[in-house]
Amino acid sequence: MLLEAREITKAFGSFKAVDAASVTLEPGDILGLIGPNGAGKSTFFNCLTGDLQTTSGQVLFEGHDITRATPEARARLGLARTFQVPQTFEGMTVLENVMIGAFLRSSHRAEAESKARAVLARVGMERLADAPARALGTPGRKRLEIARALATEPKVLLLDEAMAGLTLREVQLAIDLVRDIHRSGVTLVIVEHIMEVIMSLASRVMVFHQGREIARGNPREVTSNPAVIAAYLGSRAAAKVAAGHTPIELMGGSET
Ligand SMILES: Nc1ncnc2c1ncn2[C@@H]1O[C@H](COP(=O)(O)OP(=O)(O)OP(=O)(O)O)[C@@H](O)[C@H]1O
Repeated sequence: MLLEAREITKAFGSFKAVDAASVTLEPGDILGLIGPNGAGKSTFFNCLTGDLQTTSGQVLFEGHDITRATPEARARLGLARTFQVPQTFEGMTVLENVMIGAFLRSSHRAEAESKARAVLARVGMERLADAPARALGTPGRKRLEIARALATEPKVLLLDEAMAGLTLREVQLAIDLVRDIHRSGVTLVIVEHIMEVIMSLASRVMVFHQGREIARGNPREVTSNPAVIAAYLGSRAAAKVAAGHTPIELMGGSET
């Protein structure tokens, strides 16, 4: 097992944003975390990455307890993440941004640069290497964020809404990129609102509602689960499903 969360609870004051959530991640998985706004996905995700300290529960990576480990220590073990709002270093070039990731494993500048260039080629951004990062639009920044994470040579990559704000065509290109990353041997956890992304990528899905896990299974199973439909859309949606609309349509995606 690569990553395991055991009974994670995260409270803000007396409010439990995540309440006793557990999950296991096996090598080769693409785990999707879904749920309506405010369900606790990002909080759970941030407990896995170390950006938030858990109130209780344990996080294990390859059997080691990393519950109190910093995000940097987790990255060194092979756990990388992207941020929903790209953390771009505006004053640097695209290449230099990716080198920040590469420096995790390489102390020599030339080596970090050559790794960063290889990653840029892999994500199709080699021609932008010397462009200032501030010149990139949303798709470029999202891709740069993935490139910087890849440069740390992760075993597990956690993507936080990596496709938000992209056009349909850009989403398709990003899905292709994630497939390619997965084929190269990286295990993935994705938080994503765009249902098409979950339907086309996730091998397993965990559904949150009000801080708790309400369903898990493959994408088809969870999106036809009445509890999931009700959590997303309220009970009126159940009537629409009964009237012939597909659950995925109602959750904001089209059938694939
Ligand atoms: N730092 C914080 N302090 C207090 N409450 C918080 C904090 N962070 C999150 N919350 C609350 O915890 C709950 C879960 O938030 P979280 O961001 O994890 O949900 P989410 O499922 O990721 O939602 P979204 O899809 O809108 O990003 C929400 O009610 C949110 O307001």
